[in-house]
Amino acid sequence: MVRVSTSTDDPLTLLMMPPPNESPEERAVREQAEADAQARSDAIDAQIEKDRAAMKRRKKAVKVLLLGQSESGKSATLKNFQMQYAPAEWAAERASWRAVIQLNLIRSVLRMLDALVREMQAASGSPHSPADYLSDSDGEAISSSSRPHPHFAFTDKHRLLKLRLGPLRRVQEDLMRRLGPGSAEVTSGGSALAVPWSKDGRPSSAGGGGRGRSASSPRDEERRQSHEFGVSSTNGWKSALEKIKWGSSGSSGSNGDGAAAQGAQRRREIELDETTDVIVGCKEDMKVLWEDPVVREVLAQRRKRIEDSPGFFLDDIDRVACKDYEPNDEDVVRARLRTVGVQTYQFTIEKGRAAGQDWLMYDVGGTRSSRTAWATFFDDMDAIIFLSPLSCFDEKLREQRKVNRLEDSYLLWRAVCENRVLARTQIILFLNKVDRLQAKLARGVQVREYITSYGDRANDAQTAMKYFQTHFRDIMKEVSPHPRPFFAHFTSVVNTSQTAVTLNAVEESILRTHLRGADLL
Ligand SMILES: Nc1nc2c(ncn2[C@@H]2O[C@H](COP(=O)(O)OP(=O)(O)OP(=O)(O)O)[C@@H](O)[C@H]2O)c(=O)[nH]1
Ligand SMILES: [Mg+2]
Repeated sequence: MVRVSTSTDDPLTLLMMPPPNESPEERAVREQAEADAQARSDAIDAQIEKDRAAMKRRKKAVKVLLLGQSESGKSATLKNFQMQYAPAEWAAERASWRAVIQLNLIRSVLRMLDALVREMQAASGSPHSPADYLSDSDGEAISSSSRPHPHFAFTDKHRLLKLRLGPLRRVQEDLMRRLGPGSAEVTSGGSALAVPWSKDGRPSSAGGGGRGRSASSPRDEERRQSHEFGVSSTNGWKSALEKIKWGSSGSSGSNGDGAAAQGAQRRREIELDETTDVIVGCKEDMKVLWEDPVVREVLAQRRKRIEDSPGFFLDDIDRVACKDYEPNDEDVVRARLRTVGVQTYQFTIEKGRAAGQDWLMYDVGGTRSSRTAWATFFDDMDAIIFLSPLSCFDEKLREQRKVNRLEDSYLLWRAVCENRVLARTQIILFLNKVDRLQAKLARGVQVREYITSYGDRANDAQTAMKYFQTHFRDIMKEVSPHPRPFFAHFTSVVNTSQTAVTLNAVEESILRTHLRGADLL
C-alpha cells in the first residue's frame, strides 16, 4: 500500500514550519530572512536567464554584408577574411583559383593583341568591319577611330605574334565556359539605377531596369526579387571553382557509376592540362608582346592602362605560364572573378576572446543591375562593410560608360547611410585601392580634372585621401537618420598582411556591437 505523506509528517514541511512558541520579534527576523533568501534566489534565476540569453546571442552568428560598386574589392576583402579565419579551407581552395588566374592573364594578353591587330589593320588601310569598333575581346567598349592614326613601326614580329597567340582565343572561350557568368564583365547595364531601392529599403519602382513590369505590386516585386536572389545564392565563386574541379554538373561524381565518374574526371583533367599546355606554349610570345615598345605605344595612344585593370598578371608571366604553377595567397586575392548573385560565407573564429563565435558574411554583385537585391538583406545585419575604391576618381562604370565611378560610389554611400532600415546598423567604410591611387597620382593624373570641387589642393595621395574621406564623412553626417560614428579605414586589400591588421580592428568593433546588442558589455 502506498503511504501518502501529510503536511504534518512530511520532514520538509516540518522543517519549514515556524517554531510553536515563536515570539513576534523572532517571527519578524524569520520573515526577513525568508524574504532575503527569496530575493537572492530570484536574482540567481534572473542571472541564469540573462546568461542563457547571452549564450543564445553569442551562438547567433555575427552577420556582415559587403557592399560597394563592382570592382570595389568586396570579394577580395572576403578572401582576406577567409585567409585569416579559415586557413585550412583557404589552403584547400587555393589551387582551384589557377584557372581564374590563367583566364585573367589570357584576357590581358588578348586585349593587347586586339589593340595591336586593329592598329595593324588601320596601318595597312584595310577597312574595319563595324564590329571592330564595338568591343574588345573581353567586351570592353573602345572609342571609335575617328582620330588620325599615328604611324607605328609594325614589323614581321608583330604579324607573327598575332598568329602565334591566336590559340589563346579558344582557351579563353573554354575557360569562360567552364567558369560561368562571373568570368565575363558586365558591359551594359541598360538604364539600371545607381540605387534601386527607397529610403525604407523597398525596391524602387523603376529599379533594376524594371520597366515593363508594372503589373505586379511592390510586395510581389520584392518577393520575386528575393526569390531570384535565393536561387542565385549558389552562384558565387565557390560554384565557379567547383565547376572547374568537377565539371559543369558541379557534382563530385562520387554518387554515380564509379568508372564513369572517374573517366569524366580524367577527361576534365586532360582538358585543363591542354589549357595549361597552350598557355605554357605561348609563354615567350606573351612576354614579347607585353614588353614590345610598339605595343606599349599603341596602348598609350589608345589610353589603355592594362596594369590598372582587375586581374592583372602580365608581370607574372614567368610564374603563371608554367606547367606546375600553383597560386600563392596574393595571387588569389588579386584574381578577378565577378560575383554573380550572392556569395554567403560562414566561418568560426578559432582563437582569442571571441573563439567559437560564428560569422556569416554576404558578398553581393556590385554592378548596377545586381543592386536591386541588396535591400532584401538590410534588416538582419550586425554590420556593413562598404567599399569605395579611391583610385577610380577618373574612371567610368563599365556598365554605364557615362557615369563616373566615384560619383556612383558617393550615391551608393548616401543611400546606405540614409536608409531607415539600416539606421542602427554599424557601417564601416573601406576607402580601398590606395595603392592604385598612389600609383595614379605619382604618374601625374590630376584629381581636379575629374573632381572640380577638389580645387587647388595638392595632388598628392595624402591630401587626396583626406579629401575623399572628409566627403564620405560629411555625407554620413548629413543623411543618417540618427547620429552614428564614422568608422573608416584606408585599405589596399590586395596587401594581405596590411589587411590582416585592419580586419582585426574591424572584427573587434563588429563583435562589440554584436555583444552590446545582448547587453554583454
Ligand atoms: N591594386 C589593387 N587591386 C585591388 C584592390 N582591391 C581589389 N582589387 C582588385 O580589383 C579587382 C576587383 O575586385 P573584386 O573583389 O573582384 O571586386 P568586387 O567588389 O567583388 O566586384 P563585383 O563582384 O563585380 O561586385 C580584383 O582583381 C581585385 O584583386 C586594391 O586595394 N588594390
Ligand atoms: Mg565580387
